[in-house]
Amino acid sequence: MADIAVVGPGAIGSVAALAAQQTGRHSVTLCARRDPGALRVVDDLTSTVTELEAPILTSPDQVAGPAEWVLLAVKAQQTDGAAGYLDALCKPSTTVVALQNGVEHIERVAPYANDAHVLPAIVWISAEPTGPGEVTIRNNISSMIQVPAGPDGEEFARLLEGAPAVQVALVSDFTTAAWRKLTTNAIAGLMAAAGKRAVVYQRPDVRELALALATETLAVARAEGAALPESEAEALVGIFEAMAPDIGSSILFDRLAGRELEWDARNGVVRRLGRRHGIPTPVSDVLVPLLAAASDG
Ligand SMILES: NC(=O)C1=CN([C@@H]2O[C@H](COP(=O)(O)OP(=O)(O)OC[C@H]3O[C@@H](n4cnc5c(N)ncnc54)[C@H](OP(=O)(O)O)[C@@H]3O)[C@@H](O)[C@H]2O)C=CC1
Ligand SMILES: CC(C)(CO)C(=O)C(=O)O
Repeated sequence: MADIAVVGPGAIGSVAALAAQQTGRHSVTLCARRDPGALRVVDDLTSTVTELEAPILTSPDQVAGPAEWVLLAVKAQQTDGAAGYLDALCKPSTTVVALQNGVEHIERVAPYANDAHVLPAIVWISAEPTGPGEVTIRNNISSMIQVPAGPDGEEFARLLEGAPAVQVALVSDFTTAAWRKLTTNAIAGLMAAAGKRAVVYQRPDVRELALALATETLAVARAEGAALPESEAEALVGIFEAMAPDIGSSILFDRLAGRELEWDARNGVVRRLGRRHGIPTPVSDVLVPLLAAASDG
């Protein structure tokens, strides 16, 4: 039995809370910034609907004390907004699992975590907000969370062991795994730019653009120490080409809803780190300002 606080019970936070609930072993609290009322998770394969049973807090003032586990699932750019919750929930023995896209989890989260352990996580879950208080798991990928092999990762795997909603996998080369996922997220930035779901990758011109974007992202990845050959670009673009045309991405959902975009953690980072290494990133040089401008509201 562990105390788990889920900070940011949106798409991924709800699936993480569902997994914790499914184990039947833990005490779960949801930490939101507004009261979403009841929350439920729908599985699009089985049409199973599960209500989340955990209590929902709406302010850090309501936190009773530090938690053993914090599952942080706010968007990257919302991390500083969650500082109050992190301060109330974290002490040095807490583990904060950063369930966020990007490759900068520790730099982003550690400043708010009161010396807690920060476990970066790569989230391979396709979860879409499908109505007030409702999140649907799209089973176009099998739901997996990758964490670095080591004691914290092993404990996290034990925490969610047996939960059908999520499988936790330990990876020995986390840098490579994180950049592989980041490359898919960079490609998904094209959905947000076009305002269209995966159908957009059926266009030959967008496919070509996606390939160029993946290729420059992988060049930056290699400079950052990832073992990702240029040939991986075809395979990663292929994931999007093979998707059902109605599959989206979290950055597209925000774009369609007129919300701020997670552009810096997913696309801006390619341009920023490319510049640091002297690697040209011509596609990102155009895409990033457009996403940033769309994010301005
Ligand atoms: N959705 C997906 O399929 C995937 C997402 N990811 C990554 O997971 C992370 C989370 O994304 P996702 O779940 O889609 O995002 P959502 O926008 O669905 O969820 C974020 C949640 O955090 C809440 N929130 C924001 N600020 C605060 C705060 N200060 N205190 C408490 N709660 C707060 C939001 O509240 P409000 O409702 O008020 O905005 C929302 O409920 C991102 O890094 C994303 O890239 C990774 C893989 C797949
Ligand atoms: C589901 C996936 C992999 C698509 O890019 C994702 O990470 C997201 O939506 O943020």
